[in-house]
Amino acid sequence: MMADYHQNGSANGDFAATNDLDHAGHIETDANDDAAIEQVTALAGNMTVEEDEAFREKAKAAGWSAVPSNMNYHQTHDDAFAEHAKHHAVYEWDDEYGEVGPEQPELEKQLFNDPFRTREGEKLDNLDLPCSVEGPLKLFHVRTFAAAGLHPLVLDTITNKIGWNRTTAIQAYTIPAVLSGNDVVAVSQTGSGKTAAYLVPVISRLMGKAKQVCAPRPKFSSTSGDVRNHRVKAEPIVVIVVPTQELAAQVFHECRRFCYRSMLRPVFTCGGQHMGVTLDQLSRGADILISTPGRLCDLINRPEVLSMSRVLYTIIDEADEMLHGDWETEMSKILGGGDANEDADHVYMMFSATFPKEIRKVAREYLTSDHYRLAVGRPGSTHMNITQDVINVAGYLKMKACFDLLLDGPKVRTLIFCNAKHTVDALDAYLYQRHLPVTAIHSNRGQREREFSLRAFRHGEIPILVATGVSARGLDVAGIMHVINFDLPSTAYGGITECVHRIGRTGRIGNEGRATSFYDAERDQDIASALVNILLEQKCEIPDFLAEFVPADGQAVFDDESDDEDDEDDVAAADTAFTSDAADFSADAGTGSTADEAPSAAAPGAW
Ligand SMILES: Nc1ncnc2c1ncn2[C@@H]1O[C@H](COP(=O)(O)OP(=O)(O)OP(=O)(O)O)[C@@H](O)[C@H]1O
Repeated sequence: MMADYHQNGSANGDFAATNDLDHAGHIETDANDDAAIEQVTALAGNMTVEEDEAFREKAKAAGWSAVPSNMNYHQTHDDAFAEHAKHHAVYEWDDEYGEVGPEQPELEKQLFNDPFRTREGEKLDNLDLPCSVEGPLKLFHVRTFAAAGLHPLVLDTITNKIGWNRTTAIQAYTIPAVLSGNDVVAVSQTGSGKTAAYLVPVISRLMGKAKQVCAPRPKFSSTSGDVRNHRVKAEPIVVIVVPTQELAAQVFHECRRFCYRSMLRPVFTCGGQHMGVTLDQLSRGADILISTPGRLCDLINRPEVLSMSRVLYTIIDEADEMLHGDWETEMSKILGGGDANEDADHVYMMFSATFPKEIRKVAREYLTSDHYRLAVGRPGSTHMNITQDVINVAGYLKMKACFDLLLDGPKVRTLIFCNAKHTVDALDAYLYQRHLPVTAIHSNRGQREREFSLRAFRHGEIPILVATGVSARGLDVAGIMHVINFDLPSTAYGGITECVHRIGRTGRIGNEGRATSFYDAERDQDIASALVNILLEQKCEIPDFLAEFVPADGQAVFDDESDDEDDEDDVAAADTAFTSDAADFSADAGTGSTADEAPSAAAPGAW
């Protein structure tokens, strides 16, 4: 159980009201000028030897340790086996087995025995929210991977080597949609398995066909000389675009597991990677290319290095972020520029946990009219496995509040989000000087430093990570039990959408977690109403200081669910063909979750 985070403030968690102040003066922790940065840094430093020793003892007494001893930072659960549906589709594999690679016991160990991977928690059923489906044909969902008509080797990898028991709601619908060969845009809660939802059907379709569909590999053997004399141009079959280098690496690792024995070669690249390394990787052949948008555009501009002419699947992960105005030039190039394969067999897919209405409109411009639109629960909702808490903290007291929260709360793997890079640095220094095991990550830090921090956090060696929101989109680290929003994202920088992604780093794939947000009444008013709606939706407690933002009838209000009327022409082709009963998934699941009970049941045709 989590501790009472309100204990250091007044009864309603008001840190501003506490008399126990270490530091005087108001500090704009998010201000951008040098004076503010200096102030924040001063707050983090200037400690006497005695104070330093006192903090060391305090951290130790509270149970924080940089080296995992008897503390279990990495929480896992026994696999929970869900009861399966009586009425779901069963598809059979009816394609050729094809030519596959040999078994490789050493590689198997490396791919499937990772002690740090996220394991399914006991509350996976809570992600079984109703799924709204719009598309050209009625879509029958699959409750097990065995029923999905996957290539036998992919099925063997999932069920016997990785050991997954069942599909999540988004996988249950996305797998048949992708196998049908249509474009797909899908949204479901954070940590609900969207990566596998697109990787599994795509790799299943390519399994056994590597030699038929992929570009030739370099003809290099140990006796034929230097590899540099045998370079090829990379001609990927699958291109996956993600916003950050951490996510590119993460998707790459997930991809490698599903590709086992496929003879497909996944490669990842990102802006932080040395171009020489990227070119070397590509020159060895790249069948599945995972990249950040800027780097991908650089490569598209070098036709001697990369050709997009063979691409059969273009997948945009975190699609709402990618289709955001900031990336417009890159995305229009990636989604149709260069020598892109413009044949009808080129499938486009987009995934995210949030999809604001205006971005959904942009997304449709890139998809064929007969695409599937899948939405599990309300697009942009959180889920009930995350307990959310908001504490009222004046800006100048946030560092102390954060330290107190960490000291008095449970000693679990904790991810702290700040809005600005300099705040990340200052908070990192402040907590480090108080002997808490902390590290930090943001885009101004070098690739090696970012990799080190993330690895140390992932392995539980350093259980507290401070980050900017951008660095952590999509991040899947096992056992994050607590997310702290040190700053709430202002509406100009993603607002509630950004908040949902941050909170979603905990409570993944059926595990439970806690999110605590610091609310500064002077600067967070713009997000207050949206925050209250999210809390109401998940039946979380509304603190007194947010009571004025609760709608009159006490019910959450969202105006983002349906598309504008003037959009109707655009989507008519898809809409008229088929719109499902949104309650299908949970009703069939036999798990006790019904559309009525589900907190964020999406109406049919929710978007
Ligand atoms: N059917 C499944 N059973 C058990 N674990 C699964 C299943 N599908 C995916 N996972 C695991 O669940 C974790 C979360 O998946 P993933 O990162 O794809 O979530 P996501 O929906 O993309 O989240 P986000 O929106 O935050 O990016 C991963 O570690 C993944 O390996």
